[in-house]
Amino acid sequence: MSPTPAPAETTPDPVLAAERAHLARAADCLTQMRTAAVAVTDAGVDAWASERLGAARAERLRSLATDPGVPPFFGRTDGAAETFHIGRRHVRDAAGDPVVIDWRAPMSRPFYQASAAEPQGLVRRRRFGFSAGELTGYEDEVLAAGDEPVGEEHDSAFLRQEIERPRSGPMRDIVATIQPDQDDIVRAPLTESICVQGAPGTGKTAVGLHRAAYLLYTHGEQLARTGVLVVGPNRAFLRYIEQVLPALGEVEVDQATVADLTARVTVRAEDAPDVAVLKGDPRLAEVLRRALWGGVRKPAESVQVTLSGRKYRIGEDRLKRFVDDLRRAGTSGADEQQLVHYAAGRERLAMGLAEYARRLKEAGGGSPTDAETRRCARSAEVRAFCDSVWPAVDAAGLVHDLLTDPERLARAARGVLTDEEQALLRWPKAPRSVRSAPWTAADAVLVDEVAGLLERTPGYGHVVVDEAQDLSPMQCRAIARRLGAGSLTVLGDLAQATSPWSAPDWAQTLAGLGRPATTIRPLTRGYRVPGEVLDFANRLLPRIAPGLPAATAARSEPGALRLQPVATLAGPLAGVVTELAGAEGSTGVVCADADVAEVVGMLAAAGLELAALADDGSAPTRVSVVPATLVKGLEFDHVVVVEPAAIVAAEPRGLHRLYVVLTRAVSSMVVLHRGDLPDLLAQA
Ligand SMILES: Nc1ncnc2c1ncn2[C@@H]1O[C@H](COP(=O)(O)OP(=O)(O)OP(=O)(O)O)[C@@H](O)[C@H]1O
Repeated sequence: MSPTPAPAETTPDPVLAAERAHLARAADCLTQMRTAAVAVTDAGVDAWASERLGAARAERLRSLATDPGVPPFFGRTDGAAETFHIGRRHVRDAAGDPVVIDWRAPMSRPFYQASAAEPQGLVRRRRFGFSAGELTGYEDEVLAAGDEPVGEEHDSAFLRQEIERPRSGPMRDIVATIQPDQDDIVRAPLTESICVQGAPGTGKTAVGLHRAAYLLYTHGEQLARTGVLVVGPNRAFLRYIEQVLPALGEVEVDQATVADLTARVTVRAEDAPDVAVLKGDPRLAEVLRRALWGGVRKPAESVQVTLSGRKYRIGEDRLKRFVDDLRRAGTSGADEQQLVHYAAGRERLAMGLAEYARRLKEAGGGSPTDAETRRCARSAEVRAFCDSVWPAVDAAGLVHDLLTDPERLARAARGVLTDEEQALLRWPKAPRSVRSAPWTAADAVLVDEVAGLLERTPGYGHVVVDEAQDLSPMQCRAIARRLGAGSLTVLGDLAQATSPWSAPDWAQTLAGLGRPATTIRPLTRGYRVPGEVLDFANRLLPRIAPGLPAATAARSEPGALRLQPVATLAGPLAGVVTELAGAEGSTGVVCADADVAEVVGMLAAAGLELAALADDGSAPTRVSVVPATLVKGLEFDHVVVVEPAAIVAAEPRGLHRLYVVLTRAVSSMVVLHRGDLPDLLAQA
């Protein structure tokens, strides 16, 4: 199906003219809505209400902001009686009547789901083409018999244009072309946790972000209170996706890496792989739990406390009962919501003593006030007692002690970790202080685990976790703590699992995330990579993920794949990149991490303008040299893969890494190799 182009000015197409008039009207209405939002005064009844009103107004203004490149609508549905234009947000006229329907509203659903086989009440679906905000064409699909013949099912020309569009800059939304299987996931109910197992380029990231936008629209009030969090693998990735939700009018979503979430200590060191694996092991949660609660001691003598000038003695047995009851409430199986956290337990213990003294005083005819009782709980005697049996704990300090003191670690790890494992965990040299310790990313997760035992971590109403196949069990727990009673969208691909704790199925990750019963939904139609390139990458699947179905490509692009054996690298590499730098779109030169400097040097020597992509959130340039470990989740129009064998050799799950690298190209991929290709790729 080809879109109807804009006709010559001399023969105006009445359909196009009418749609352009509707577009102009929608733009006017949006301007009026913005003016009305500006006019709302910020005056509330008090300072707090004013601030909330101001924030709500600012939010509304931001969501109404018009980008001249983003037209108010992109599609239209014609039912037997009603016609709706579908856009990124709701637009109404001065009388309050709808001019454009938000893509997330229930009325918009048939736009994404209707087919000739199941027209869902539609007789026609219309998609619009735009160029720089100008409506330039439209494409009609007749879905139910009327005057026109019903069309055959095939991909929309606009979908094809959209997936072939040159990529430059950050990821864009896909609202105009969400496909039915993707739409099912986007619109799943808030209460349902979902795990999307999707092959490369099937739109997992896009679907997860659109689901967040859909849930915020549908459950705005609830989620405004609890919030939505998107967790991504690194800053380069977050930078790539950060514009999608604001473009959909959702500016209040937190986007973070696990490192951001657990940044309670300054990370300044890296673990050896075997140590990182051990620190990511869920048994560490038990070790930390024991280390913390093992610090609670049995009271060894009675205590004298003072309440409004009189002294009361509390016997040892009663003190033991107080401590035992509280410890049980903090450690034994109670549901997380009812669990008494360690720091709260300490406060309750102090209050328990004061309340007991109050009862003694009341029994003697006194009537102490609440303020006097609280003062008693804060008194030096009560504090000293708490310090001796229920000491205040600092999360980083506790992990520091475990990693430096073999006896302390042995006490907490007995029967859980072997002696060798305990030795592996210990810092070779005791650091001078907690602050200056050589903390690693995995240590930060351990510190966060302890912090979560000390105090309840506030939970979001919905969390989207991308590239979830790479999370360690301890990282999963860090995310689960931030989920509270909310639901999850887990996105990932087991074939792209490159971390040492990667599991062959989703069970471990979903259990770690606290939602073992999450439904797994597959996506297998790839929108990024041309068939010729995808088939090449899929040759690795039987070895790296034997159980997974291969992705199918939405399009074929003859000539998209070029395998180029070379004797020396510098000349051919510079030649290929020079040729691609002249083509439209972005180019990513991907190599083993250790080779980045050499590749940058070769290209710079040839006078090419480029930058190496780093994990600091810096934006990719038109030509980027990308370390293989950073390319996950990203895409480029043209990809040059340098020495696949070196990428494989660089790490234990190198073949999985190579699969990630081979599935990043939108238009073309050149593979340059001095040595042999890995055997599975070398087959004819
Ligand atoms: N329905 C769609 N319409 C247009 N483009 C789409 C659609 N679905 C996905 N895409 C595009 O395909 C590309 C891949 O999408 P995305 O990055 O979300 O895939 P992914 O499954 O997360 O990939 P990977 O696992 O390889 O990182 C993106 O450019 C995205 O915009």
